[in-house]
Amino acid sequence: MLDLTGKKAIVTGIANNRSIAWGIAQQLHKAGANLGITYLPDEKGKMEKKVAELVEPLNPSLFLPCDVQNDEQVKSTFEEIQQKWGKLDILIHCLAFASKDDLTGDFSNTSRSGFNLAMEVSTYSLVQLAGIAKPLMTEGGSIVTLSYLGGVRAIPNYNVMGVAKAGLEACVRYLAAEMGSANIRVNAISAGPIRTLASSAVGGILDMIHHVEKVAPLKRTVTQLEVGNAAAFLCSDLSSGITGQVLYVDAGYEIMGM
Ligand SMILES: NC(=O)c1ccc[n+]([C@@H]2O[C@H](COP(=O)([O-])OP(=O)(O)OC[C@H]3O[C@@H](n4cnc5c(N)ncnc54)[C@H](O)[C@@H]3O)[C@@H](O)[C@H]2O)c1
Repeated sequence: MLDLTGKKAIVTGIANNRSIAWGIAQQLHKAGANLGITYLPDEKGKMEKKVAELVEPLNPSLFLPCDVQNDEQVKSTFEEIQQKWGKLDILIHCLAFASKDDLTGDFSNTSRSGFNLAMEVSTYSLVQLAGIAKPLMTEGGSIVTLSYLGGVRAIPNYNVMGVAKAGLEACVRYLAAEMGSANIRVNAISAGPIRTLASSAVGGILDMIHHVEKVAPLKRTVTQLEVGNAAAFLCSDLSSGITGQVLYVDAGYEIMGM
């Protein structure tokens, strides 16, 4: 049985009720996990308020700011996790960012700064958060990140984010190889396209979704909760033999040739 009772889980990347991280948080909560939620703070505190209201029904025991571009903040957030919880079992890395200009048109137009920004926020942040979470995972643990097919295939407009996801999937393998001896498993879910704040920045996202609805074996796209179910599985003992993998949760689209 899938049971996360007593597990302490940090979920990053909730921006609103469309966020994939929101689907994951709900399913981890349903499976009994004790949640800590992090959010990306803004100057006016709007995001903090919005995310706090959304997650309230899940009763998180920690609610902390975590901008992965701010090393000091990441450090103090994980110090607080250490102080309040003493250990960590689950880390959900569910965040990415690239400039909208770099998610449309010719890939060869990507600027150095745009390339670096996408890699820093979307790829390096997994290494950063896994590294700081590792000493807290004293009883083993599970780290799950979110990828997309654009990391292994050339998908129109996905451009620099495809390169970031290719890097992310490689990071999953290197982190899994390093952390396995501490019984920390690291896996990625490659989700099919879902309408969210982040995906709305990708040129032609609605066409991508309609294409998947036509071509995928299940003739539909997936929901945030379906991704959440897969994440709960990857965080549970039911997946104890699985690490370093990319699990496709995409209604089967990835297997199709045409
Ligand atoms: N929506 C899709 O079609 C799809 C498909 C496959 C994979 N993914 C991946 O799923 C993950 C979640 O995206 P989503 O689609 O749910 O969109 P979303 O906009 O709801 O979530 C993206 C999150 O990243 C956070 N973020 C951005 N910059 C940050 C920073 N500097 N520090 C901390 N957090 C930061 C945002 O606050 C937001 O919560 C991303 O990695 C995305 O690439 C999305």
